[in-house]
Amino acid sequence: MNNKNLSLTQAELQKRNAALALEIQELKRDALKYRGLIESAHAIVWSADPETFQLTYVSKEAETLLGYRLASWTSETDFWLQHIHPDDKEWAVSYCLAETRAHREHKFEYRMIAADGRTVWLYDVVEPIIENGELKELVGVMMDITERKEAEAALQNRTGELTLQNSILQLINQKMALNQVLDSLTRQIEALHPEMLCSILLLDAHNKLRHGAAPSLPKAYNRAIDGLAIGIAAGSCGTAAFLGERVIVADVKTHPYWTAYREIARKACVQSCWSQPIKNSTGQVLGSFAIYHRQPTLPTDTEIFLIERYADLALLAIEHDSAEATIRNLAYYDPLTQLPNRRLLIEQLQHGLSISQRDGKPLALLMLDLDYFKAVNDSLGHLAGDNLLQQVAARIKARLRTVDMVARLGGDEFIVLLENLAHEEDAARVAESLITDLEKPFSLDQRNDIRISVSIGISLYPQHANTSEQLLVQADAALYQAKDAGRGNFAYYSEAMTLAARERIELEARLRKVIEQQELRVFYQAQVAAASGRIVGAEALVRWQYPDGQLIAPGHFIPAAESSGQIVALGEWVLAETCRQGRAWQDAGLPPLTLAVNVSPHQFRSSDMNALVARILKKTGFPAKYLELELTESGLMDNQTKVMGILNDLRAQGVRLAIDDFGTGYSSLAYLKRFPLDVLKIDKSFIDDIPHSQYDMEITATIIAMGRTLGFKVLAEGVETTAQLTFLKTKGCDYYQGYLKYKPMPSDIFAELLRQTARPPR
Ligand SMILES: Nc1nc2c(ncn2[C@@H]2O[C@@H]3COP(=O)(O)O[C@H]4[C@@H](O)[C@H](n5cnc6c(=O)[nH]c(N)nc65)O[C@@H]4COP(=O)(O)O[C@H]3[C@H]2O)c(=O)[nH]1
Repeated sequence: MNNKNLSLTQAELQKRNAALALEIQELKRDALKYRGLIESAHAIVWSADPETFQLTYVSKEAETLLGYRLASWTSETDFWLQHIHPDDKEWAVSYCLAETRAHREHKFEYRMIAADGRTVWLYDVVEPIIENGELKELVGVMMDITERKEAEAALQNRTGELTLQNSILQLINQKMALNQVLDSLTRQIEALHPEMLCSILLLDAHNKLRHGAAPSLPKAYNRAIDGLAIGIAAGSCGTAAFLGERVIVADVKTHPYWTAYREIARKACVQSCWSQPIKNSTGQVLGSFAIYHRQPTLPTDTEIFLIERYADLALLAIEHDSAEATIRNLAYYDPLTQLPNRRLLIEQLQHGLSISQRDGKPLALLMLDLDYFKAVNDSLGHLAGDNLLQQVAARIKARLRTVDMVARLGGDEFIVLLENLAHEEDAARVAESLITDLEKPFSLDQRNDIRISVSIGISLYPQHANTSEQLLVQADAALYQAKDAGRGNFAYYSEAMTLAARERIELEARLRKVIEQQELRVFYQAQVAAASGRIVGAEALVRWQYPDGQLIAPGHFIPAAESSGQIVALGEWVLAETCRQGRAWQDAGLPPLTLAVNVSPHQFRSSDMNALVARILKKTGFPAKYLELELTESGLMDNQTKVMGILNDLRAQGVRLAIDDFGTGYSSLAYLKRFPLDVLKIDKSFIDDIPHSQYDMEITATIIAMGRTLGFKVLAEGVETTAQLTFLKTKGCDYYQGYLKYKPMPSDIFAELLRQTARPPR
């Protein structure tokens, strides 16, 4: 290159430098302009290291938006990472990393925690700066979108609230049970607001709060609150229901309303409770709606608004339910007595008939008609008449079991439905006691001597009718028969049954006095050793001696004593009398012998046999080893573990135990082996047809062989012929009892027999 060219180039250079200087000046002006723009924008402009995300620059808006000093953003290590909301951190970082590595521009929304603890939603647009294919820097802009996000959430909540409201209204419309509606309401609220635990309590007629729904509170807490009496300082709900005003307790640990409930709240891990009374349009409190939190918390205005709305929804469900109940009540109950009406009776009767059919147990319909009711109505007026009907209803109800139903058909006509009867004559027993109860005076209009009586007609399923209509017709017909027989009476639809029931009731009434009137006797039937023919014991058999001297066999009164429960007293008397007699015979020098006493299953179950026997033995001085208790198979089969305990206790006293009527019941070798028995008594029915029935002979021989193998003595009952005795002897039977040798006899005659045949005991 020559000099000319060089100087040209220099001139050119100078020119270019001047132009460059101008350009730089221009650029500086631009930079200042842009920086001004950046700094004044309502967004955070930033740049950062693409590997570490360490910020290298942030615009001034950062300080305004999040409250941290501007310098902290760039000087503190990992500032951005440190201040992302913990729930967003993981996904935000990995998303940003992946996009950056792919050299892609990306945009995302996440939350940062501001210096004052607020949550700030940001929209971040990130641009990777690439030079020569290499990632140099990240630049971006963050915009505050908190307001938009809150508006979105509110919209979402409003939609949720509307859905909730609709679903509850639907459940109410579908006549869903109240507890299910309330349960659904609380669960849906909790789904919308996961931080809340809801509870609904219902106020009962005694001003106590009852559990309604609280699916997320611990069961123990709900149990402790159930039945809470309302009042001041009865927790938030008890107080709110008492005052009829909302009660907000931000911290149950310190609030005076919670002093008595702090411990249960602590155990349930709840710390705040806001409670809104559920009130109807007249201001009556029906319950409370409460929101619990696990931390001490005060409600926002929105939350207060929500609590009121939710309490209103609960109110709607409760009122709807009680309206339904009123309708049900009007349709099925008699408004005067609150007893079921004809409609409910027929429904229940039909249901009862199907159960009776299935279980094979009789069902009885009692139709009651008050005698002289019209006279009371006419003379004392309708109000007094109504009052009388209410008292009659209460007396009938008080007499019945809870499973029985009493209905009012109208006027002075009532129906009692007895299901699942053990015996058909039980209906007469109930009728008789209703007649007695209703004959007692009533007080009306300050007069306490109003007397009426009642007549009762009884029809039975399946004996008299198969359908509810027929049963009602037959009970009505029976009622007329009862009235014909004189008021204050009952009658079955069939006359024979009425007679039998009346006899039975009369018998029971007389039985009640039999002990006190000293009409019981004990007869003794000798028990004989088969091989030697010696008397070794006697069975005590009760007799009822009427005042005219007539003797009644136990078969005529033991069943009535059993079903009326009097067997317990009767059995106790026989046991005491037998032991007294046994001791007296021993004192008189007669040879001691075993006395066997029958124990009915009912007596065995309902009295403390062991204590009773001990008491009687002690009182009479009769040695235990001479007492034998005869138990029936059925008595032993019930509740075998308990029976085993009783038998062992009796055995421990030294008493002997026999199983009566062996072979007639459900005998099982397993229990025979386990029970501590001494004697097997073969039932008379097996002996009767010996030697004609091969089958009975085989059974008898088998029982004898089995008894001996198991180590029991075997006694045959009802031996009437020598052929029977011969057979028993050849088979090795130990003892027998029967008319062949001795019938049951009064004690004095039996004592005489003993004197004559005096021999040592077995
Ligand atoms: N035809 C005939 N009969 C014979 C013969 N040998 C004995 N008998 C009768 O058979 C019954 C035997 O008593 P059981 O099986 O315990 O049967 C007894 C027992 O189950 C019950 N019983 C009697 N006394 C009492 C008692 O004090 N308490 C309880 N719970 N039940 C008793 O009444 C049932 C009947 O007692 P009884 O009428 O005294 O009838 C007695 C007795 O008189 C015979 O060779 N031929």
